[in-house]
This record gives sequence, C-alpha cells and structure tokens, in this order.
Amino acid sequence: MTVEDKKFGNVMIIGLGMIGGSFAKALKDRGLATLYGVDRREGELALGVSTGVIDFPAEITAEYVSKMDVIVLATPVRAMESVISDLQPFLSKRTLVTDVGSTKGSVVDAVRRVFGFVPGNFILGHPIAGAEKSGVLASNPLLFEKHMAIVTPLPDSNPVLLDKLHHLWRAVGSDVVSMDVEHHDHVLASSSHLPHLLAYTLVDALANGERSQDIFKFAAGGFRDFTRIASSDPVMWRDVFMANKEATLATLDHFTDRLSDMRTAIEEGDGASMFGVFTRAKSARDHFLRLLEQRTGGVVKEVRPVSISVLPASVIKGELSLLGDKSLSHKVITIAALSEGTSEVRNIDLAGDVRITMQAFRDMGVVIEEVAEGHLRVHGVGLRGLKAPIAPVNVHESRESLYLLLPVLAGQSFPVSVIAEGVLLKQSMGELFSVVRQMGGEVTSEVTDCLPVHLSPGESENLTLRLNTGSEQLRMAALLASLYSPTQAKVTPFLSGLSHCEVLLRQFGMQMSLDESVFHVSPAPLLATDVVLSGDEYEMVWLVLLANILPGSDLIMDNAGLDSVSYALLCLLQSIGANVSIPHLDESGLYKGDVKAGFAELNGFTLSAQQSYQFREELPLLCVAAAYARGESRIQGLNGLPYYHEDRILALVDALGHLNIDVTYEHGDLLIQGGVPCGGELDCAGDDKLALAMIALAARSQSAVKINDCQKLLQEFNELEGVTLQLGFHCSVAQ
Ligand SMILES: NC(=O)C1=CN([C@@H]2O[C@H](COP(=O)(O)OP(=O)(O)OC[C@H]3O[C@@H](n4cnc5c(N)ncnc54)[C@H](O)[C@@H]3O)[C@@H](O)[C@H]2O)C=CC1
Ligand SMILES: O=C(O)C(=O)Cc1ccc(O)cc1
Repeated sequence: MTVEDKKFGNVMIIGLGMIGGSFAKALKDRGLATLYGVDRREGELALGVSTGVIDFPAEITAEYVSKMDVIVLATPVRAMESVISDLQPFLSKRTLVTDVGSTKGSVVDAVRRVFGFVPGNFILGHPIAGAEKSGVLASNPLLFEKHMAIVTPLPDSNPVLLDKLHHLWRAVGSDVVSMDVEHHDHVLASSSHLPHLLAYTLVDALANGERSQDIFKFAAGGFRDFTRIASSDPVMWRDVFMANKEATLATLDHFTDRLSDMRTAIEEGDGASMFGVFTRAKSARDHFLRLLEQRTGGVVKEVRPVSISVLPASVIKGELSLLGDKSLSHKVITIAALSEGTSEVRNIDLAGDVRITMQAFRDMGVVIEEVAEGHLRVHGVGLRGLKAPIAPVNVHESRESLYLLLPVLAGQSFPVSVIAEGVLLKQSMGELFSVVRQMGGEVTSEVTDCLPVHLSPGESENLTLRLNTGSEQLRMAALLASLYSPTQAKVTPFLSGLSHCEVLLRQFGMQMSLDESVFHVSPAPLLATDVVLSGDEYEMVWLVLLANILPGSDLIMDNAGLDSVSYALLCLLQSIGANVSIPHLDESGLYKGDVKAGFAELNGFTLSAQQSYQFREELPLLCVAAAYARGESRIQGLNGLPYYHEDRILALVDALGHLNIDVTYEHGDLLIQGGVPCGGELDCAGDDKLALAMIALAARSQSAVKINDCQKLLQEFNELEGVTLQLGFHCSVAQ
C-alpha cells in the first residue's frame, strides 16, 4: 500500500502507552495512516515497532513535526503542557492536534498558556474506553470499537479539522459525540473519576488494616468488581485529580453527604431509608443497563427486523384478560407517585416506554417496588414532594412521559432541565409549554418551543386552560397542571365526555366537578388508593374486529374498562352489524366488565369528519372493517386530522390497494369497496397500530400475508404471540 492510499496520512502519537498504542494499532491495522511514535521511554518505542503498533519511532523535531497530518497527545494529562511547548515552534496550522486525556479543561488551559490562545487546529477529544492496564504492550486495536468518543470543539476550531477528528474516531469504530469542555469535566468527574477515587481509597483503607490478609483472601465478587479499577496507573490518576479539582470536589462532597445519610440510617436502624436508596439505585442501574442493551458499549445496536406472517382461515376462540392500557400505565404511575400514601397498582403493563416515566419518578425520590409481574407498590410523596434530580430528566423518545412530567415538574419548588432524544427533539411542544407557562412556570429553550427545556417553577392564581386539540396527552397535562393551582382551576377540554384521565384522577381523590363541559378542579391533595387497570382498549377493539372477520369465532374479554370514545366506537361497530356485546356504565364513569364478540357480516358505513376525528386512533381498524364490509364505506375529513394520523391512514390505503381492495382517496375522503383481500407482503413502517390493523386485514385474505417491520409492535404488545396462540389464531413471528 502506498502512503497516498492512507486516508489520514502521517499520524504521530506522543505517549505510546495503552491508549496511544491502541489508537495507533487501530489505524495501522486498517491501513489508514503511517504511524510515528514518541515516548520519553525508549523501551516503549522499541516495543511499539517490534509489535507492529507503529511504523517508525520519532522525536519532537522540525523534521518530524512539520510532515504530520495529525498529532495525538496520549501522555498523562499533566505532562501535556511540556509536550505542547516542545511542539509549538514546529507546528503548522494544517496539522490537527488532538488528545485522549481524561480531563479537558486542564488541557485547554495548557494550550492557552503556551500559545496565548487556542489555535483552531487544536481540537481535543476523549475516548470513553479503556482498562486498568497501562503501557504499549496492553495496546488493543479493538479497544474503541462500539464505544463512545467525546470531542470538545471550541468556537474557533477549524471545521475541516473537526470533521477529520470525527472521521478518525469513527474509523476506529467509535460513536462520536460533541460536548462542551466544562460539561465534559463535570460529567466525567461523576461517571469516571469519582469511582476510581472510591476504588483506590477502599482498597487502601482495607489493605492496611489488621484483617487485610483475610479480606483479600475471602474477597467475594463484590470486592473484586468494585475494586478492579484500583489497579489503574497511579500517575495517570494523580494527574486527573490534580487537573479536575473543582468538578471532582463537587461530586465528592455530594457523595460524602449521601454516605453520611446512609451512616445515619444504619445507626438509627432506619430500614425505610435504606430500602428507598437501594430500590432507587437498583432500578436506576437496571434501567441504564436495559437502555445500554439496545446499544453495545455506546453504539446503537441494529434492531433485527421482525416480520409477522398471517395464515388465513383461522378462528379466535376463548376467554382472556388483557394487560393494562400502556397510556394508562404511564398515568397511574404519575398519579400514584404524587399521592399521599402507598398505592397498589395491578395489571400494569411495563413494556415499551412506561419504564421511562417510572424511572423519572424514582430519580426524584419516589420509591416504586415491583412486587410481582404487573403489580407495583408506589410510595407516593404528595403533589409537591418530589426531590430535585441530580441530572436532567430524560424522557428519551416518550411523548407520553413528557406530557405527564412537564406540568408536574413546573409544580415543584426546584428548577429542572428536561432532555429528550430522537423525534421528540424535532417536534414543536408549543401547546404543552403554553400549559406550563399558564401555571406561572418559566420555560426556556434554545430553539423556540422545542426540547431540551429548562423549567423554573412559578405560581398562578385562577388557572384557566382551554384546549384547542383533542389530544388525550394534552388533556392529562392540563388536568395535572390544575392540581397545582392555589385556587379553583378550570379546564375546558376540546372533546366532551369522560376520559380515562378524569376517571383515574377521581379515583385518587381529585376534587372535580363538571359544568357545561368545563372541569372545575378544587385544590386538594391526591390520596393513595389501590387500582386494577382495565385491559388495553386498542387491543380489545382489534380482537373484536378479528372475531367479527373470522367465521366460527367466539371470544370473551373479561377486563374491559371503556371510556366514552371506546364505548362510542363499539356502538358504531354494533350499528354496522358487528357481533359484540358492550358492558354497562359503572359508578366510576367507565363501561366495565366483559366484552363478547363473534363472527358477523359487517355493512358498509359512512363516518363524518367529526367521527373520523373522534376515532382518529382507531381509524386503521375501521378501515379494515370497511375492507371486509358489504358495499361501500366512506370515511370523511381525513385531511383535517393531525398529519401523523393522516400519514398512517395513507400507509394503510397503500396496503389495501396492494391486497386488491378497491380504495380511493380524494379531497380528504376515503372510499373503500368491501371485498376479499388477496395475499402478499406489506410494510407497517414500524408503526405498531398499523401492524395490528394489517394483521386484521390479513385475517381472512385468500392467501398468506407477510407484514414487515413489526419490531415496535412486539415491544409494545409483547403478549401478542401468547394471546394469538391462546386464541388459536395462526400468526408467526420471524426475524
Ligand atoms: N487508561 C485508560 O483507561 C484511559 C486513559 N485515558 C487517557 O489517556 C492518556 C494515556 O493513558 P494510558 O495510555 O492509560 O497511560 P500509559 O501509562 O499506558 O501511557 C502513557 C505514556 O505516556 C508516556 N509519557 C509520559 N510523559 C511523557 C512525556 N512528557 N513525553 C512523552 N511521553 C510521555 C509514558 O512513558 C507512557 O508510555 C491519559 O491522559 C489518560 O488520562 C483516556 C481514556 C482511558
Ligand atoms: O477501566 C475502566 O473501567 C475505565 O473506566 C476506563 C477509563 C479510564 C479513564 C477514562 O478517561 C476513560 C475510561
């Protein structure tokens, strides 16, 4: 290979130890650069050449430095200033100078002391990968693969060289993230520096005592796990603590306070406090591990595509209870956390995003025990009893968690930042921020109406909220906001009728009256209670539809709890001939009990624009009902729906056409001519609701239908396979 083939040209590593050597070998093995090594220990350089880590030993002289494309500082951090001084006379602006040091502020200061400013070609970095070993012989070319590398550019950094730095880390397998220098030093002080300090101190404290022999002899897994990093290089770590003094002192003080609280708890035999800390810590760690499982050491793991194949001509028969509604599961955790006392919550579904809401409350001091599958014990702290979290609240990609948490956070006495990931960062949160502002809270975000956001609490008299959309999430946010009003609050929802939000809040003692479609909420605490969540409504309607499509079906679901919308939907299905029984209204405001369903021939129907809006969540299922109905159905006003609902229906229109159902979409109206679908292959674009509708569409098709991209469906409805198997419906999952 010629030098020209090597993408990164000449790369000099200064400090050819474990990290410098690993980086050099990772580039060299991939043929990406010609590697030069510099080290004050000549032995390391000789070993570097003989073990194939570098191509050439080098020195900091004009001859070598001037021909470098990249120079990487990989010495302990406090040695970097003298290296930078040595480099200064020979450096050209086109050479990228970077580093791998564990602290960043101290290295920026060193550059500034040498040059008087930070030249644009100095762009620092830090691989979040390593080991307790040191020296060039510990080099591992795979060390950085699937790990994060942090880069900390400054405003004057040369953009071309910054791009090159990203490419360098990506080339050795890292996932690159950009961070502000100060933020880096604070985060790493807690995540890396403090644990090393604790490990060193623990071993030192125990090793010198009179029982030290036995302590090491009988060291169980815990001691080993906890102290592995105390074998790390002492020079490197002395340098880290001298270089990152302020941030490490801050995190050490915080930790010392917590340790002293723990000492008090032990002294006073305060089991509840200990239990609180241990459950919170365990769940926090388990939660992070679960999130990390989706990544492998920093890089998002590819989610294996899942498809579901449906064989026609099955029936569904049997009796079952469905797990609780996902959205209700988020809500009940929130309400129970804000109640006074301990609530037992049963039939809760912790799949999908629900754990994000749960974790946020745990991070703010709420003890939530997982008693058994589907059973939580929530030790509520009262409306204003949350504790300030030590880090920003992260709702990841869960919109449901965000809409519940924001008004609750605005009602606390501490300021807090809320961060998110993925699509949530791109969506406007104007309507939600407006609720918080009306509560008197101050909302600041870098991009108007977008996350991340910083909230400072406030208080407003006479809270009056009038909602302009029918979103159930916004409705719940408004009702939660009303709980924090010092005087009676008024909430006017967009759609009338009782929804699960009010029913659930009333169960926990919310003082609410309804007067001409306006909810009047009086200031009062929420009180813990025991609840059993009713079965997921979308899944229930889906099973009702399946039973009606499949001749010979006979189905009973025994834990329905329908709100006014689901009730209206089942009434609509009944009116077009569906074989379905509807439970009665009980004192809670829900239609509770058994839902029975069997086969029937459905008739074509017309849905007004208003009904399309009312049933917007369930529209995919109604389109499938139309596909199997006699005659023509007309679903109106789709162009008046929020865009994501319209997009979902357009995807289903494609699927209907693909399976030979006669369908037209004009001026926002959908015309579907009932018939018998043929077989084929469909794609639900990762949408779980669409996937269920497609399975129903495939139920009585002429031949098999394969539906691709069903991973989300299995995450959200992880009993799908169990439920269909139990009911005798043939659908098989394949990766
Ligand atoms: N060890 C780890 O897991 C990680 C370390 N880092 C950072 O990487 C850097 C290097 O750490 P390791 O490779 O673990 O240490 P190491 O001890 O294996 O290597 C450091 C090398 O620098 C050389 N050196 C020291 N002073 C020098 C000078 N003035 N001129 C030339 N060479 C000099 C030493 O002889 C040694 O070969 C440190 O800044 C550390 O903070 C970053 C991520 C992980
Ligand atoms: O060995 C381990 O577990 C580490 O923590 C490695 C490590 C040490 C220092 C860093 O700046 C980054 C990573």
